[in-house]
Amino acid sequence: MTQDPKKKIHDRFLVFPCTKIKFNFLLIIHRIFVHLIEKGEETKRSSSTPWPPISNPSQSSMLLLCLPNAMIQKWFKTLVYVKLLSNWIRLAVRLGSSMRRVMVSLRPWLKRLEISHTNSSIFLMKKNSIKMTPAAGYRGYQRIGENITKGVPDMHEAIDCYKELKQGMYGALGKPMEGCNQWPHYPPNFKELMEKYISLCTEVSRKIMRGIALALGGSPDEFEGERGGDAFWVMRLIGYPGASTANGKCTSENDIGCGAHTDYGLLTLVNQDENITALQVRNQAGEWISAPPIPGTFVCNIGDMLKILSNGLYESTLHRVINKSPTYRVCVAFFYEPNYDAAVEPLEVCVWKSSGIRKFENAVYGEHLVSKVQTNFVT
Ligand SMILES: O=C(O)CCC(=O)C(=O)O
Ligand SMILES: [Fe+2]
Repeated sequence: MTQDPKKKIHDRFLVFPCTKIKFNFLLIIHRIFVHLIEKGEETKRSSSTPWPPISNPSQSSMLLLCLPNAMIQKWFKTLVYVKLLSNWIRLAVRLGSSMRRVMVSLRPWLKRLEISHTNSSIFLMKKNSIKMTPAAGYRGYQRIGENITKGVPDMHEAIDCYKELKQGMYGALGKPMEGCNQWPHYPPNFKELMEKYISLCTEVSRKIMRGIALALGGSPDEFEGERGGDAFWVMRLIGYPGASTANGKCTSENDIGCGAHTDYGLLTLVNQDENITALQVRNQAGEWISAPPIPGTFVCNIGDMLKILSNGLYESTLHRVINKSPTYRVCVAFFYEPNYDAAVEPLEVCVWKSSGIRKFENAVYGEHLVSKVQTNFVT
């Protein structure tokens, strides 16, 4: 197993070390794009796929995400444009100052939910009052070891929330996931803060998906309408106990905080504790590499549904968590998903790019989610 944070990170893993120099470099590339689009490419544009205005990035951070796909197809191989896209994503997220403010104000609150192993009773009691059960639509608190990945208990505790589904909204398909979110009663404004955070994450994710749609060669609305116009979401507040030590040596080094898996939907925004490197992703060479936290940024994972939609042009990111630090680690993972009842199939443009070979069968997102959720927990 290799764990070198400085190692070049593969295209399956969308995060970048971002120095000021790289930043400027990207802005220059961006300007070149704008120039070239305005000069030559305009004539190639089909009226059904208008380019968003990208000439005034200061107006909205997200405008930078709208990469002109024709240019990218021409000059960059997949690897390069995914990397570029990731930089735009990170730039956009950096500039989302209201997002950042919520992220920063969230941390101390989340820390207070931590179970101190020596003094667990009060927090444990509070958390158990919002216990996750199938009857609650799998929403609520789960103890350490209750979440299972491929048959092995994960060394984390979590509060899971899902977009609320109205009763009967999706018939039998929606039934297992119906229920109301169970928010901790303490701190008092936790629910409001989290709902604000969810709405910002939804907004950012939708914009990133527009950029991805363009990068894949489709229209920016590819992930709207019946595919994602009423996007489902999942949010997990996760706590990983620190590794215990004996005689100065780590004794729980091999405890897996979260076993190797891919996420289920389109895109995940992973908001990790700033000082602990525990998340690992597997690159195409089959090596596990660390995804260290970069303050003020998310790690973005590609999910199973985006793999299908892109006909495999994008791989879903295999990742896992091992917290070797002695400190409790907090992570807030926001999962941006297709519509709950979306019939997901490879986009035509992606099949076309794969020499007409359709690599995946249709999947109904809700069915995929329910099958995963129902095998994920000890009930
Ligand atoms: O804790 C992390 O960094 C990632 C969590 C994760 O992969 C998940 O909840 O799906
Ligand atoms: Fe994950």
